[in-house]
Amino acid sequence: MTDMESAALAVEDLSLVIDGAQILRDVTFGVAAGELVAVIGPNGAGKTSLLNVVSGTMRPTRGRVALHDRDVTRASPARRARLGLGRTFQTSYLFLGLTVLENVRLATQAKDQRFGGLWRAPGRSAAALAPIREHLARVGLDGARHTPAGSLSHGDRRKLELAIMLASGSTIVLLDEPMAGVNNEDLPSLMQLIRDVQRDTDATVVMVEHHIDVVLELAHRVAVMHHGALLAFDTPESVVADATVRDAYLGEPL
Ligand SMILES: Nc1ncnc2c1ncn2[C@@H]1O[C@H](COP(=O)(O)OP(=O)(O)OP(=O)(O)O)[C@@H](O)[C@H]1O
Repeated sequence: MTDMESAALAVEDLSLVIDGAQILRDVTFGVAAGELVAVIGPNGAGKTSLLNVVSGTMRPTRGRVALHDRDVTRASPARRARLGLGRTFQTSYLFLGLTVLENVRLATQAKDQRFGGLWRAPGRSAAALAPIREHLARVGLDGARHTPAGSLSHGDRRKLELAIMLASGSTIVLLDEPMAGVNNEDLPSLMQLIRDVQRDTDATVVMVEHHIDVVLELAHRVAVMHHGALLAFDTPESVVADATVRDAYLGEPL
């Protein structure tokens, strides 16, 4: 178990109650720097709500969120982003009418502003574009840089979102169902890409994912949510062998 004080991301006794409904109950875990943790659980288990509380779009009723032992429970999403927290959503947030390159350029511009740079028109010189093209090459999309994001396949949109994460300088990354809507044939390459990017950048990743085979393949540890509570937090092998976890999925094989 990660020492909470040395965790890149820690949540402690996190509870969320909305209109009397207990959405999260006493969730506690720590994610080490450079670790990839997958969050799984049946529909409505509280996975997205957990990401909302961690990213700051929802305030917990009780408990604490810390990034590198800095308490951010009351911090705005923007402040968390300045501390290196990035997030993707279940539904893509790309600008579909803009090209692949422009989508990443906007993200780097937003980062410059976050870090206090004066507003300026985003550079179009080769030098300004070089780091952006590097991020695009990293995810295999440099050749498609002039393609409108709306013309990309779901798999390539997810890759573009990863490039945006890289360009935004996020070191702690929350991915909400990165494989959602992706064709079966594109799954392996996207999975490989997430693994490579995570390894190469040593990013800390928390990923909500329904594809159990992806989870078992990629995750260092798996957090299992059920009715808002954390049922298990362990290696993929231990989680699969856990009878309580299997029961939570109503006997369906994991
Ligand atoms: N803003 C809200 N107001 C009221 N109830 C909410 C709100 N947000 C989430 N819920 C409820 O909290 C529960 C958990 O929802 P959440 O979306 O976090 O689950 P999930 O595990 O991500 O589900 P899925 O796998 O279907 O995406 C659900 O019962 C949902 O209806």
